[in-house]
Amino acid sequence: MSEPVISLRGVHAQLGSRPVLRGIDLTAHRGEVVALLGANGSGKSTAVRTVIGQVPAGAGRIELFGTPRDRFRDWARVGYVPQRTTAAGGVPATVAEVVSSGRLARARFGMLRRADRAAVRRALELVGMADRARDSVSALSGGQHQRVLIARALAGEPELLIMDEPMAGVDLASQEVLAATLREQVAQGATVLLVLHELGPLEPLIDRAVVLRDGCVLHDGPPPKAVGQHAPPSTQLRSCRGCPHPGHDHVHPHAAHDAEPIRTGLLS
Ligand SMILES: Nc1ncnc2c1ncn2[C@@H]1O[C@H](COP(=O)(O)OP(=O)(O)OP(=O)(O)O)[C@@H](O)[C@H]1O
Repeated sequence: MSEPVISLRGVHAQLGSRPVLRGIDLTAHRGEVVALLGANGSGKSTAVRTVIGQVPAGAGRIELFGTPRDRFRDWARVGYVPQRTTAAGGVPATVAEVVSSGRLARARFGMLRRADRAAVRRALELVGMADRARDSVSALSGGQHQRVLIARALAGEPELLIMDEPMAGVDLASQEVLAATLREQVAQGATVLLVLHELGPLEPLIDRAVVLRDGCVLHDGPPPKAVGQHAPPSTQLRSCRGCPHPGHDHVHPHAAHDAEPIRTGLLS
């Protein structure tokens, strides 16, 4: 198999004095769609923020496209959609301006050329916001903000797309647009890491789910199909590196992709 696009091995991170990630392994191969699942506070956002360097890793190894993350400079290959914020962060800006900012890493000397402007237009079309390009982002609904943030990430034509809860607070129509957008990216070979609370309309796209609990990987394998049930008795149990809580059901099926889905009840 080709070199992983994302590789985390035994990664620890803390926020303030709080240990949040306790030795997680996470891999995404080229063209794979990996969902990062888990309850509130389990460390999902911290994990993706560690991948992109917003949170320093205290220990462990992180590689992006085969390069140690602290030596990785090719950020134009990565598109990141942060957890729900407003698109402008209070700054008056148009939809097109916000989306164009996602192209700057590819633009020479910060100047958008014709190809860059075309990429911005394509990104706006993909998320169904081309007709709002000149509008102020302050006039958008929550779902429309989210579409703009996704278009901003897509404008850079990333090979790796990392999205933190892209469906949170998004209306059904926008969810469907986002699912179609993602399908298109995946069809073009993009690798996607998604933080999700529920698989929802993205379920058919997801190749693998990594479930976190208390900063540990509890499951890495087929996406859980249902909630409220325990893993089957045949599931292989393995203690979690760096997270030795005897009371936790540390289930590490590491099952083959074609194995029976694990019913974990871990998504809430
Ligand atoms: N700045 C911070 N300082 C200290 N602790 C923090 C900080 N930010 C988050 N935490 C804590 O780190 C833990 C993991 O937070 P994180 O946002 O990664 O979880 P999450 O799984 O993404 O949760 P959610 O689903 O609610 O977004 C939580 O217990 C949270 O309270």
